[in-house]
Amino acid sequence: MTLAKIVYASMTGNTEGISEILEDQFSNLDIEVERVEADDADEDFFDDADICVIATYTYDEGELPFDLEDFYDELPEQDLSGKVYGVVGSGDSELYPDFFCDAAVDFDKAFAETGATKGHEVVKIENDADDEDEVLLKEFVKALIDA
Ligand SMILES: Cc1cc2nc3c(=O)[nH]c(=O)nc-3n(C[C@H](O)[C@H](O)[C@H](O)COP(=O)(O)O)c2cc1C
Repeated sequence: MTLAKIVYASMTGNTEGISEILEDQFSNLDIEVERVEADDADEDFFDDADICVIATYTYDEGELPFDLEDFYDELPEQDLSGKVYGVVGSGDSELYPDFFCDAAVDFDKAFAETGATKGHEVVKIENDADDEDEVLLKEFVKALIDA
C-alpha cells in the first residue's frame, strides 16, 4: 500500500490547517498517510514513504521555520530515489512580496538533490487555505499519487 508522509511546521496554525487538508485528501483517495510536526520528524522520516510532503511557512524575510532547519540541512543527504515529493508553502505576499513562500522553494530545491521525483510544482498559499486553495491542494495530492 502507498504511504504518504507529511512534515509540517506552523507557528500560528495556517500551515497546520493546510497539512490537515492534505492528510484528509490523501485519506479520501485511500492512501495511507502519516502527518507529523517538524519537531517529531527525524532525518530518516521519509525512508519508508512513497510520497514525501513538506508544508512550511516562511519567516523573517525568506527564512525557514526554526524547527525545520535541522531537517532541511539533512534532507539533501538522504537517498529518496524512487519516491515522489511535493512542497506546499504558506506565506504573505502583501507584507513580504520579495520573499513570498521562500522556505517552500528552498525545500523544493533540497528535495531535488535527494533523487526523488517531483510530483508537482510548489503550491504557494496566501496565509490560510481558502476554498480555492483546497481545490489546488486536491490537484496537488492527485498529481503526487499519479506521478
Ligand atoms: C515575523 C514574520 C516574518 C514573516 N516573513 C515572511 C516571509 O519572508 N515570506 C512570506 O511569504 N511570509 C512571511 N511571513 C508570513 C507567514 O509565513 C504567514 O503568515 C504564514 O501563514 C504563517 O504560517 P503559520 O500560521 O503556519 O505559522 C512572516 C510572518 C511573520 C510574523
